[in-house]
Parts: sequence; structure tokens; C-alpha cells
Amino acid sequence: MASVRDNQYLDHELHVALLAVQRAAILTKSVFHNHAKGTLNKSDASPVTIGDFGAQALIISALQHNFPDDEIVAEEEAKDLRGEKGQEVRETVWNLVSQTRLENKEYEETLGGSVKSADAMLDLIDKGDSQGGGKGRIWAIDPIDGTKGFLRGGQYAVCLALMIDGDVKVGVLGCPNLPISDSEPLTEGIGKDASDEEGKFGVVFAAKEGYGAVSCPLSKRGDLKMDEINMKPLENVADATFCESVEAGHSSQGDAAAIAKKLGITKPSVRMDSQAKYGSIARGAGDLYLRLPVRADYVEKIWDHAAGELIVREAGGMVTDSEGNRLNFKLGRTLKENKGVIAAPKNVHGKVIEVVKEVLGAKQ
Ligand SMILES: Nc1ncnc2c1ncn2[C@@H]1O[C@H](COP(=O)(O)O)[C@@H](O)[C@H]1OP(=O)(O)O
Ligand SMILES: [Mg+2]
Repeated sequence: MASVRDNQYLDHELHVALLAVQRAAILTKSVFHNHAKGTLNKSDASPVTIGDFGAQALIISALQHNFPDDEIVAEEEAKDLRGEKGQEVRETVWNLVSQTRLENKEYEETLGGSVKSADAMLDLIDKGDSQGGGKGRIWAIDPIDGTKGFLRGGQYAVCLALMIDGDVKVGVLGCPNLPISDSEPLTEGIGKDASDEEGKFGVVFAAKEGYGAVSCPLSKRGDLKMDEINMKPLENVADATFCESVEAGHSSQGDAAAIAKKLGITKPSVRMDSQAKYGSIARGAGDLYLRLPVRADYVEKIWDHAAGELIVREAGGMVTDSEGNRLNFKLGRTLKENKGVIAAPKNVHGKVIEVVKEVLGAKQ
């Protein structure tokens, strides 16, 4: 298979996405550490709010500079930052956005440099209002996926994906709190007291459709020392380690336990927030990701899955909903045809789906 590094197809898109995610992650890390140390300025807005707006503005700025005609589907809108009411938060976010840059000047130039003004920043945030769909080039952004994890010093991810005609072609996940080493065991997080030092934590996952998946350490320079990643071979599904949400409201932990038991799995689940779950199984730190609907009326958002889904597929896995259907990103901002997510190595995915259907079917 051609490698993600040795071809030109969507190379510039991947390069910009990797740099944009790293720059946005510098901002989210600084929001977390300043907040934890109580030094974030006067605004009493939640650090999640500040990090979300700031990261979204920085990513969209890079996309607009490089691909001005592309559409963007992003989670946040700037309404609450406008006018007098929004002034305090706006200033806090603007402070961060105007100060955050990659240390490597050439890379920073690739991203188009700083945002020009606070007003320009608001307009950039609002560029993420595309309705999505199955036509053309559309980027999907989740500036901070796993907000609960972010707040507790656990896992969260800065997520960016490019879809062309509704197919995910490029996916990048920045996971500041995952261990750099692909061989470290699955972990919930580094905790509130974690230092901001580079070297041990912080990883970026990336994939291009048809060209494999890679990881590299997250760095303030934006350096890209990428290694190919692959899912761990799993002969017997009973030997699997599976991951699921920390939040019981996002994925049924009871159903996951019943499914694991039927599959003969004895290892306890690893619970972590965000699309870090996709990255973790893609690099072989775990085997399965089970996301089982809790509420029948919840529809998953495309920005919560696009990058992770591609990264797992390109690392040799299969990703479907709980009925075994591929996730359909062509239907707008949500995955309205899919319920739940099951990601597994290809050779055991069918078996897992069989058991998922049995367990969920028995409840009806
Ligand atoms: N009832 C729900 N079922 C599934 N996912 C949900 C539900 N409510 C919120 N989410 C989303 O789950 C994602 C986090 O997933 P995880 O548990 O894997 O970390 C968030 O993007 C969150 O969206 P939102 O940010 O809109 O609240
Ligand atoms: Mg999210």
C-alpha cells in the first residue's frame, strides 16, 4: 500500500490539517493549564467555552487561507461572543487566538499567520455554518471533543476531517493527553496536575483515504515525525480490550458489558472521553470501540466521528453503526441514519456486530 507520506494526493490538505490541529492544541493546552493554575484573566467563562471558540477560530483561519472555497461544518457559532454581552469572553478568546502560533515560522506562514482582529475572529468562527451534505469539499471540525475529559485533565481531542462528495478523505486528531508512545497501555488521562512539558504526552493521528494512518508527537513547533500505525492483530475476540465513553449518558455501559460477556471478553473496559478512543485502537493500544445508544432520539454529529472513523479504517479496522452499516457522512451535519458506533479489527467485526444485534435486539 502507498504510504500516507510518499504521495501527492491531498498532500497539502493533510499538511495544513496537521499544522492547524497542532496549533489549535497549543491553545487548548494553554487554556487548560492557565485555568488549572487560576491565571486565566478576568473572564469567568468556562475554559471549555474559551478553548472551543479559540481552537475553532484558529483552525478555520488556516483553512480559509489555504482553501478559501471549501465549506466548513463546525460545532460552535460566534453569536454569544458578539456585542456588549459577549465582550468579556470575546476579549479572553481574542487574547489567546492572537498570541497562539507555531514556533516554526515557515509552518506558521503556511497557516496564514495570525488572525487580523477580534471581529475577523468572530467571522471566522461563523464560517463553520455549512449544512454539510454529499457534494463538494467540506471540512468537519470539533475544536474540543470530549469536553468533560478536557475539564478533568483526561482525554480530549481536536478533530478535523476533509470530506469530498461525502466521503472522508483526510482525518486528523490531536490528543494532547494521550501518551506519545504507541506502545503505552490505554489510559484515562494525565490528570489535573500534569505538567505542560512536551516529551511524554501529546499525539497527533492522521490518515488519508487509501494511504494508511500515522501518528506523531504533538509539538509546539508543528514538527511532523510520523510513524505508520496499525491496529493490533486479534485472533480471538475474547482476548480483546475494549474502550467506551466515560459518560454513561453517551454510551450504554450496561449493554457494552453484556456484549463483552457474550464475546467471552474478560478484561475490564477502558473508559475514555473523545475520539481519542478511535486513535487508541488504531495504534493497537486497544482493540474495540463500542458506542451503544442510550437515547433513541440522539443523533450523532459528523464532527464527532469523521476523523476517527477514517483513522481506524486506514489502520486496518472496520467502523459501522450498531447494525453493521457504514457511517453515512453525506446527510448533513448529523449521522441521522446511524445509531451507535462499533469499531473493530476487520476479522472480528462481523462477530462483534452479531452479538451487538443479539443484545440490543433482546431489549426490544
Ligand atoms: N446522548 C448522547 N449520546 C451519544 N453522544 C452524545 C450524547 N450527548 C452528547 N454526546 C456527544 O458525545 C461526544 C463525546 O463523546 P464521548 O463520550 O465519546 O467522549 C460529545 O461530542 C457529545 O456531544 P456534545 O458536545 O454536543 O455534548
Ligand atoms: Mg464532540
